[in-house]
Amino acid sequence: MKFLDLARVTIRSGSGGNGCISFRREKFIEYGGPDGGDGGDGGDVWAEAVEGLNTLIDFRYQQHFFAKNGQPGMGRQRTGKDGDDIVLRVPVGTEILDEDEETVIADLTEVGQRVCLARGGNGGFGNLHFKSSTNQAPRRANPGQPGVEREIWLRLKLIADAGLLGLPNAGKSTFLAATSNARPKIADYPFTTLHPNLGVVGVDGAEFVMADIPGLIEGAHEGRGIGDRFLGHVERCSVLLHLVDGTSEDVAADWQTIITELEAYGGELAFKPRITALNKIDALDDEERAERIAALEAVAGPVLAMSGVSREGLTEVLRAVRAKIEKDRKLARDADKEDEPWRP
Ligand SMILES: Nc1nc2c(ncn2[C@@H]2O[C@H](COP(=O)(O)OP(=O)(O)OP(=O)(O)O)[C@@H](O)[C@H]2O)c(=O)[nH]1
Ligand SMILES: [Mg+2]
Repeated sequence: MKFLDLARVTIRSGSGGNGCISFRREKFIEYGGPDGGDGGDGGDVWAEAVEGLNTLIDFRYQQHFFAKNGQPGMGRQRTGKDGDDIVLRVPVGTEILDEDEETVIADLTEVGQRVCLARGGNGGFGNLHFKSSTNQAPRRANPGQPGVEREIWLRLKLIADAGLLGLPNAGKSTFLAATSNARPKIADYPFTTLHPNLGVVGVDGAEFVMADIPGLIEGAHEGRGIGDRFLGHVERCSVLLHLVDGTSEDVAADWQTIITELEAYGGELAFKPRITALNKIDALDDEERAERIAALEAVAGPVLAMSGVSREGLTEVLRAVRAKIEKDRKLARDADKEDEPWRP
């Protein structure tokens, strides 16, 4: 499936139908009170987060979403039909931004969550509505209110529990393939991964979602390599798993490159719980392993050692990731509880 995480769309809600001016008549002769019905309401435009979508690619092919207008009111007290609403179906994790690409209108983080982006105009009142004791035959009706047209941006920030970080070729996709149902492309050249992949990982009977993103290089925040725009997809993770290629000559410098980019990206990312793992240990002898682990621990603190190819150490890494996810989920649950009113 093709990937797109930013899309601009134009939406328009329907106008309300006009109210009707009409009088009871028989054989073309008006003989009584007013019977003009109200106009129907214009359709709304909604966005709803749905299951099973991981991309905004559909919005590359359709960028205009116009709801139907309400129909005008009619004689014999008939109300015009309301215009149908339309719903933009978006992946969970989609932020909806105003035209300025900054103001967040809504953040749809759960399946089924929906938001109205443009209300349809109200239908106008027909002359029946204006009948009163002093005016039994009003020649008056309201026009329908116009709909609203606006430009919005959709920005997808995938929702995963854990996010992989590392230089190109660190072995992120190999790790995701070895531990989950995902089948990302793997190759021995940098920037094999061009967009995020999600995989469902199982360990000790628990499951979580892990995101693999393109590798970062020095200067990614200035747009070098593929840049750092995919970091948005790991912003909501509970934990980051930073893989360092153990076959590199300078693991400490490699680690620092990623940390510098995280800090440059800003926000909470650099402060998120993080696990550091020395990868590709299958390619190292015992002496090299000890030396690389020591070099990495000197800058990064405690480090796990693993290999996505020989699978050595994978379970320990997954358990560490799972523990951090559960801690984060518990914190979130406790925070929710605090919001609830106190009950004896
Ligand atoms: N020896 C060894 N090689 C590995 C291991 N993991 C990955 N590799 C190799 O390293 C190369 C890069 O692996 P990928 O999984 O594509 O790396 P990546 O981090 O996803 O790279 P990008 O998508 O380019 O950022 C491939 O040739 C893999 O076969 C490992 O544990 N041991
Ligand atoms: Mg990759």
